[in-house]
Amino acid sequence: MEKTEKRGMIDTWLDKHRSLYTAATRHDFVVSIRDGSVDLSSFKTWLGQDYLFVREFVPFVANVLIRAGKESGETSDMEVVLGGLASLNDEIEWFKSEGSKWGVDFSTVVAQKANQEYSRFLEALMNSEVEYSVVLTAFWGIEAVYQESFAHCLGDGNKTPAELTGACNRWGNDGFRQYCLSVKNIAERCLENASRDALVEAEDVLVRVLEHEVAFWEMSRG
Ligand SMILES: Cc1ncc(CO)c(N)n1
Repeated sequence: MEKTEKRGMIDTWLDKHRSLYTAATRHDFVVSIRDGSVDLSSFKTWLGQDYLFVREFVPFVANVLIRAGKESGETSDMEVVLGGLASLNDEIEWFKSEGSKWGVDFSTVVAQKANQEYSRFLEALMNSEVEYSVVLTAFWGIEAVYQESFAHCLGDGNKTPAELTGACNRWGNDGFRQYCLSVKNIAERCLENASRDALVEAEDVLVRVLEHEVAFWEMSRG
């Protein structure tokens, strides 16, 4: 077997920041969904905050889409991002129906500090001075944390409550996993041609995404 299989920058960075990555993808809240001990008020808090987050995430992804059309090397890149944007459209509808199922009125939910800070971080990444490879690294991280977290809740031996499997399936399904891999491949390709400065910035941005994700899960503690 060929032993020179190329590992990309992202895998290298994940190894380097493994404990932070684990903190983001195996948070107590996620583990409690998987083992069935989840506190439903925590789930409702997360639901309301994540609905607000997704509304801020849409313009960020739209910005990635515009840049994919201009700056990506391959025409299929734009289609991958467009697929992500399309699934956000479904996601917003899903949040609304979950909101009524759980009695969470989104019109009265106020973004908490961690959520506001995450939004501000996304806004800063939309600045055209931020290199596309850096933006894509962040985009991958944001999606991958949810994919890994919720796939964990569906893994062998899970005791995830039936009423929460919808949420877990949304991000834990195999289609979403494939989509994350596609985004990762695009990011890796762009990182191969990135400057040394851009690589330093991309690693930093990935770390900050992971920190924001941990802080986001922490809000569910109430
Ligand atoms: C906080 C957060 N991160 C990522 C996603 C999507 O991947 C989401 N819906 N919310």
